[in-house]
Amino acid sequence: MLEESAYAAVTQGSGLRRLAHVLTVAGSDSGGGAGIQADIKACAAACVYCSSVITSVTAQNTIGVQGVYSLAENFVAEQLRSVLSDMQVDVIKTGMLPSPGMITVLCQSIKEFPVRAIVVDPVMVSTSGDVLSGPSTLSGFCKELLPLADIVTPNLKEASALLGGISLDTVDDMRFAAKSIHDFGARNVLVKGGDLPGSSDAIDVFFDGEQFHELCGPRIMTRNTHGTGCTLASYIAAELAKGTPMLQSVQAAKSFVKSALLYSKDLMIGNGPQGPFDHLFMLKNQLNNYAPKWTFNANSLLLYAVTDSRMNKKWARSITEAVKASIEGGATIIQLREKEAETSAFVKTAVDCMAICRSYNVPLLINDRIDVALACDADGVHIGQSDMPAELARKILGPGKIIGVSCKTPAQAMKAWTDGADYIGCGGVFPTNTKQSNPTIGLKGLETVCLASKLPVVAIGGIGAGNIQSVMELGVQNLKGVAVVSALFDQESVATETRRLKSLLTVR
Ligand SMILES: Nc1ncnc2c1ncn2[C@@H]1O[C@H](COP(=O)(O)OP(=O)(O)O)[C@@H](O)[C@H]1O
Ligand SMILES: Cc1ncc(COP(=O)(O)O)c(N)n1
Ligand SMILES: [Mg+2]
Repeated sequence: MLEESAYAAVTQGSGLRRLAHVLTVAGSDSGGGAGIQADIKACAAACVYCSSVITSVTAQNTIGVQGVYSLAENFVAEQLRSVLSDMQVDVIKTGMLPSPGMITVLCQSIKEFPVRAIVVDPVMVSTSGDVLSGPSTLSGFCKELLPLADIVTPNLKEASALLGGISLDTVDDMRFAAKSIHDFGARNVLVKGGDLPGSSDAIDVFFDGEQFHELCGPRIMTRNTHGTGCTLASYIAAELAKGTPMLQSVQAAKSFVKSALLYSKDLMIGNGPQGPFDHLFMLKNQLNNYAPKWTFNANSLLLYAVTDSRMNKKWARSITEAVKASIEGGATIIQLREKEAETSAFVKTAVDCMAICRSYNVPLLINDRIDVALACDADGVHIGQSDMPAELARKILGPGKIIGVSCKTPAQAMKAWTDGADYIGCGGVFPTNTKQSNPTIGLKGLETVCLASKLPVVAIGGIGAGNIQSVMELGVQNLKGVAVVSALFDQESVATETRRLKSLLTVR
């Protein structure tokens, strides 16, 4: 063994590297869906090292909790000392803490070995309704642990218990709870709404002491939600350990849980009502393992250029020339729409356009063809109602790609949201030569869909210099831009026309 000082020198001089490190202090779930097991998998999915101090061992499966065997407090203290005295822990995440003494032991260790952040998931009752940490721990949570917490993540039942049993039935109630729990001393509070009655979305309320943020995602219809709370808190801890700011960490965690649930929707592990989900779905999506893009920037929809090979042929320019000119004129996203091209030619064009778009940092989407998008590693796809269903496209492409769906009606917009799309294209707004048999929905129809859509919207269909402002003047908050074909590409100078439209969009 090297002596301590020699070891320090080796680590400094040899280029050895360290991994961001989360310590989870939680209970074991024999079924592997929640607790320590979920925490380790969530950290692994976030590429963060996870050490574990076990507080309690549960006999648990998809039916419920059959037994709980809590460890002696002094042995929990010994585990804490082993890890914290030796390893450089960035963030401590807590789960099941079955007794007041366990909370005291933990708080003492935190004071003795300070870390960068503390994430407290105040686990009290399992999703199956079994008690994991009784009312005797409430005072310890409120008085000892929450004042040390950088964030606390109660679900509705836990928030209610922390506040003396008040009823929490609405998002307004959740805001009230977040504010009240903040008063116990936690720096940030996330009240999770996975169990909010009658809500078609999964809405969480985040409060940082000054501002509220409602984090809203589609509610995935699945039995496999066992361990969502543990996973969310661990993923937040992992992001914090990597140095991600608090709100962004929470958003990344929420997005991760949504993707994991979507992927695991139809998994069947165990026969009970509460199934686990697959944290490591990314491994099955090898192609998308690199540089996952968890959040799509809706502002890139502002001036959305859709190519058309017939028009480019007519004006004797290649698709790559047209794409380059439109980007130089100010297009903010490109969609390659090659309805007639042979696959080999389409792939070649797509690869060339990808190189151009990457060099300008403008996203490139492929119309309809998931295979071509994969082949050229495009940023995503745009699909119509009769193309590959968005839910399947998401399964194939993984969480890192952008998916847009054409929608004419509020029902289609709602389906796009639950299927995991990132934006919708809405139209045709005005009549157009590009799609002659396509019925138009007018500005009124566009407004109706925007108001019903939870996703950002880009308007399409017959939009050009003469009417672009009437579209944006609708002033609906989620209408983020316009998609144009002829107004850019059926023109002598693509760059000039793009610049003209861009100036009309930005002078508002
Ligand atoms: N069916 C679902 N679809 C999408 N997100 C969900 C679903 N159920 C829970 N979530 C999300 O998972 C996280 C954990 O929430 P929740 O299930 O309320 O906590 P807990 O597991 O502690 O009861 C939250 O971000 C919540 O919005
Ligand atoms: C050991 C242990 N810890 C925590 C939970 C909470 O599970 P959920 O994340 O579904 O609320 C659990 N069921 N078992
Ligand atoms: Mg849950």
